[in-house]
Amino acid sequence: MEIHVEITKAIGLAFAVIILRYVIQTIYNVFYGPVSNFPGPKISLWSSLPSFVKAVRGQRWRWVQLELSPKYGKVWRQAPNVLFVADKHIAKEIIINKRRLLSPAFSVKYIRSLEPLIAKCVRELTENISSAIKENAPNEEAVINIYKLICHTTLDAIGETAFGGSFNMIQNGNHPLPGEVMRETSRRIVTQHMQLQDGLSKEVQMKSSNIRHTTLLYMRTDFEWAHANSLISKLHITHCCFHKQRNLFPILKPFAKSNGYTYEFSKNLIDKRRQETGTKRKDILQIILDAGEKKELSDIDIYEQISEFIIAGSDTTSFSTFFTILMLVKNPDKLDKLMDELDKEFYDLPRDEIPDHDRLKTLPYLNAVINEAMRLWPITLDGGSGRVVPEDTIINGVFFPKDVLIVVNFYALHRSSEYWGENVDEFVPERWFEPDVPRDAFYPFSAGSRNCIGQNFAWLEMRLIIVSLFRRFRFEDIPGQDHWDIEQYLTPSLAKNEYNIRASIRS
Ligand code: HEM
Repeated sequence: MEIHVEITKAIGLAFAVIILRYVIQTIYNVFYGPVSNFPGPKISLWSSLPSFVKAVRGQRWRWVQLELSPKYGKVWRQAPNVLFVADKHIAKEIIINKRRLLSPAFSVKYIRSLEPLIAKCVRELTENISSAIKENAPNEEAVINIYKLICHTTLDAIGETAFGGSFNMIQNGNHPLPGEVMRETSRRIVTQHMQLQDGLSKEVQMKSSNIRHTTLLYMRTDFEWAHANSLISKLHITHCCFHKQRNLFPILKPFAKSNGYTYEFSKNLIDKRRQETGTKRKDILQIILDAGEKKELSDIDIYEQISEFIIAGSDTTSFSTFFTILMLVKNPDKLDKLMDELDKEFYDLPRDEIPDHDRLKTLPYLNAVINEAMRLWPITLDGGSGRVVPEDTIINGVFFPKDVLIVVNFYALHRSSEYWGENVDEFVPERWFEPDVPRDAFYPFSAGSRNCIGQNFAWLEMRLIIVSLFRRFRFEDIPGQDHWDIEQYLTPSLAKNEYNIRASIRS
């Protein structure tokens, strides 16, 4: 009995100490915290809970971009150790400062060899729309969910190039793998935020702000634990705190569940490819396997790389492609200009044929259209990942205390009227022909050592999709749909997974 009393007292004391420490830390943060001198919501002085809660719901971007950023300006406090900046001089200094194992797989030269694989997926997309129109006869048009079709095409393209074969999303409408991988993204965001903003330790914060994959060990279980050390050193994964944390916060257990499907799928794929004899398929999977042999990557390293492509390479490309199409159908005068350019360039090519990417790269209006869509709708709607300043630093007259996480707010930079002029919120591809277009306030793929390694791949895919669609079909917007209903976990997506447009064959 007495032992019980003693244990209860000890637990009570431990709780009291934790609460006291929290209160003291909070009071310190409010008055003397490193970011207390910056503007921002009051609660951000002592808690990152609002940011965390909104991130878990996929709505952080809305809160950041539509409420806080317009209110607090170019540099503001988002959490006790997080600053958001939308100043082009600071942005440059922060993000442009090791290329990874896979960089060669994404060189322009190599990406060109993937063109036939991606073109195959684009052809399936156009055939699918064409069939929908035919099935709707005698009407000469059909209403299609363009958003979903584009998402399926980009997933199929990742399947073709990184997973040894298309997921056949366009044909069948589903495949278990992308769904499983996507489900993990919401688990990742939970842990990422805990790590970055609730400050487990300085070491974790410092490392996690400079790398991705921080949540790997948390997301999955014993298998990874066994491989933890090799992963930490090879892929720069922070450390294993999430195993401990999962016990501390049992409420987060549902987020940690993983049925192992994605790993099993990839493992079989890798084994099968390794056993193949003769000429191997030329794709990203093979490049990773070859690189793995040279650098002694384990199967789980390889698995992690290819599944990253589903997350990093499909929703991102589909979001940007969808918004390019949407901006065009909502601005028919710009669409006409693009059609003109395409018709002149490809007057001798049948409309159902996909042009060579080399020719698409040189089309000025096409490229301006895509840039302009990515300016208005960057995929890092909620700011993306940040960088920690290791020392007290002054940039463009602003003092940044050391160890604070600085997030470059690309959305706010891209929509700053100071840099882009009064028509900043309008879709104006022509601005890309102005000599003073502020390219230093434009970072659709981020910049510096942590920028997007897939940007050549993405450009190729976006150009092929957009050109093939607009050469073959006439699209019309169906007003009354809300394209602002966006969720962002790691990457953004339309919450309803739907945006319909009217499609007919061009005469
Ligand atoms: C239009 C499409 C795309 C856009 C706008 C885009 C944008 C970005 C951005 C902004 C980042 C940096 C994220 C951050 O700092 O938080 C990034 C990273 C990354 N992207 Fe993309 N991306 C696109 C397509 C792709 C594709 C198609 C792939 C692969 C096939 C890919 C692979 C990656 C990878 C692996 C990283 C992490 C790089 C690293 O950590 O070193 N991306 N992307």
